[in-house]
Amino acid sequence: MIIQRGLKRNILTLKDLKEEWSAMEGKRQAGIRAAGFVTDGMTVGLGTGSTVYHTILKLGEMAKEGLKLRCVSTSEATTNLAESLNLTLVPMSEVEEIDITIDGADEVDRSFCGIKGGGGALLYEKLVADISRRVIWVVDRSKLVDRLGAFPLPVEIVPFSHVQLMRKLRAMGFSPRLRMAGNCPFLTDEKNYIIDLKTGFIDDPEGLHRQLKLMPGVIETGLFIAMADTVVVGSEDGAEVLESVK
Ligand SMILES: O=C(CO)[C@H](O)[C@H](O)COP(=O)(O)O
Repeated sequence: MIIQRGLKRNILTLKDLKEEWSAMEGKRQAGIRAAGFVTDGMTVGLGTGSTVYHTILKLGEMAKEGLKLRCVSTSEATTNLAESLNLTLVPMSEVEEIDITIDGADEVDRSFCGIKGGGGALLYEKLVADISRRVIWVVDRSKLVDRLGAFPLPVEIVPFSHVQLMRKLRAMGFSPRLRMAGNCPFLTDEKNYIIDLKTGFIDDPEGLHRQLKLMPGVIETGLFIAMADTVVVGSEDGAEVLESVK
């Protein structure tokens, strides 16, 4: 079977198919396992993406069976999913603290630093994680890395100055790409733009985060440092729970 996959690499091999299936099953295993950390009466932060999707489905089932939850959503997509499952959603403005937030990640290193924002929800995800007593990331094995940086780093920016920011980031050697949705720039739920940066391996995630945040027009970066307490890693064989040694 030949499936077109873009210009650079346009033939899907059997190995690719197996890897994709394995990642999908890993996401499912991790997502479902993480729902087991949620107990009755909790306020739960719901992340965004195809892995936490499985957690949300599971929470929907648990709520149907009687589990009482208040959920805070990190994106419009997650809100739609949660509503379709009759999960109780509360606005961020009504929440002081969240008991547990479950979210996906694009890359996670050994010290639980991560890159997030592949789905474009990094700003709300970071704000929700920031007020969470426990943050759990759900990932398949392919997301675990020795060093962050193979995944392009998403940076949320003010649309007004995107041309100037692109120029500056290009001069800094990051090969920036304005994220597109068809012919238009991709808009976040806050109606901002995202620029994806090729950083190469990141030796100092905190330093890079600070450097970017100091640039006028940068709202948030996809570098999540010391935020995750637990990482649930899924594979075809099940899910493993890794705890941070903070
Ligand atoms: O940060 C995110 C969205 O902004 C996602 O959590 C991240 O992209 C992982 O997504 P997926 O679980 O679909 O691989």
